[in-house]
Amino acid sequence: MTSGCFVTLDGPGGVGKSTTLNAVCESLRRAGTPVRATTEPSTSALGQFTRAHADQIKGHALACLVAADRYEHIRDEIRPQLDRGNTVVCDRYLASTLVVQQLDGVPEQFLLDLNADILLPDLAVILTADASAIRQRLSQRGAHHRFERDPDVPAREAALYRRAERTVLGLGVPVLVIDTTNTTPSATAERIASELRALTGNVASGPTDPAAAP
Ligand SMILES: Nc1ncnc2c1ncn2[C@@H]1O[C@H](COP(=O)(O)OP(=O)(O)O)[C@@H](O)[C@H]1O
Ligand SMILES: Cc1cn([C@H]2C[C@H](O)[C@@H](COP(=O)(O)OP(=O)(O)O)O2)c(=O)[nH]c1=O
Repeated sequence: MTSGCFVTLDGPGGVGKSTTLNAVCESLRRAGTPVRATTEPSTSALGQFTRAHADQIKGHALACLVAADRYEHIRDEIRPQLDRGNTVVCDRYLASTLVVQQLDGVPEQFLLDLNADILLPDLAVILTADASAIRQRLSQRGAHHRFERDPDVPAREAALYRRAERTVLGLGVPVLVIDTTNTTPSATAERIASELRALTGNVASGPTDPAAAP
């Protein structure tokens, strides 16, 4: 059985990652691709602890927690799903670490060292949007954590995502940056699905895993 494709979705808080992830999964399923949606921090005990305490635990300590959750997530969920032939789409991954943890004062090299043995994605998608669009989407949805409540974050976050794009590319990962300011989630999803088809040739006709049916 051919291994599935590993796709990650990153971008500023409120840009539309979760919404787009749902649209991507729908689009891939419609095309017959078995797909699993997942997220970081993960739904494991460690992931739930990380999410619950990310407002209180800061800097290097949060970076280590997020990385520990990632290694478990890869071992327990991502790799097994890929091995079953499922495409895995993950809401937040390495680029988020490079941005969020640097916002929190952790040097990039420390983050790269901490993540040196992770599974790299087949495609890393970074969603962007104009500052005003992000502000509007965030206020529509409501802030979820301290990084989304700090008014100084959006400008620094945007610059750090531009840097993360180069860093992830430097690791040999194909990076697709999509400006979502004037697009719908389904149009963004179609771009991602079509990039995946271009990368893999036949992602839409991968092996069928009944457990991954919608
Ligand atoms: N083009 C778009 N793409 C994705 N989300 C959008 C778009 N336009 C508006 N939104 C809205 O932005 C809000 C934030 O989306 P969400 O997926 O929760 O963001 P994130 O997961 O990046 O924090 C949601 O209310 C969503 O409906
Ligand atoms: C994936 C990831 C998350 N986090 C933190 C940021 C947030 O405090 C928390 C959850 O992020 P987020 O996905 O933005 O939450 P939500 O899905 O509720 O919008 O995890 C990191 O610090 N680094 C990371 O690499």
